[in-house]
Amino acid sequence: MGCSKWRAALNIGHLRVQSKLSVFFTMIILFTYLFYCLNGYCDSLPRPVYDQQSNHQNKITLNDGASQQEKITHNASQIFREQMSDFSDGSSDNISIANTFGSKKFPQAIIIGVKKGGTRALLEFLRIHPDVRAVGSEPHFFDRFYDKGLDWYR
Ligand SMILES: Nc1ncnc2c1ncn2[C@@H]1O[C@H](COP(=O)(O)OS(=O)(=O)O)[C@@H](OP(=O)(O)O)[C@H]1O
Repeated sequence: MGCSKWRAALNIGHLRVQSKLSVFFTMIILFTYLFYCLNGYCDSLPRPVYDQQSNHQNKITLNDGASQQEKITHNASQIFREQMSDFSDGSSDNISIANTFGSKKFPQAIIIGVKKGGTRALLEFLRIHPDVRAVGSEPHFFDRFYDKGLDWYR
């Protein structure tokens, strides 16, 4: 009887020491992380790419179902025809519009997919690359906002 009481007391003491140790180590990790962040070592956010000479990559995801496919294909080919003609006559700089924080260009790549087709995952993987600049939310130009025109799209 006495022996089991001692054993229980030892177990409880052991658990208390363990929980104190885990709190201690968690605090050490947190303080180390804060220290490094305050010193600027945690600069893991993707750097903004506003360099007009670099290859910006934009993205549109079209995923409102197969019924929109014809319209989407038609509109996408129209955009690309326009863009390719801009490139072919050597005046691709003309498609840039200066504004207060950089230049706006047509996308060089478009992700098209049905709903739940995994387009978001593909975008996020592409976005990891430092030379890829992608829009934050899906613009839905071809299926929802086509009437707003190319200036809006750009
Ligand atoms: N590689 C791979 N393999 C299998 N499944 C995958 C993959 N990548 C994304 N997914 C699944 O795709 C679903 C999200 O697709 P979308 O990004 O197109 O969604 S959305 O329509 O834009 O909301 C979403 O499914 P649910 O989790 O059922 O919503 C993801 O889990």
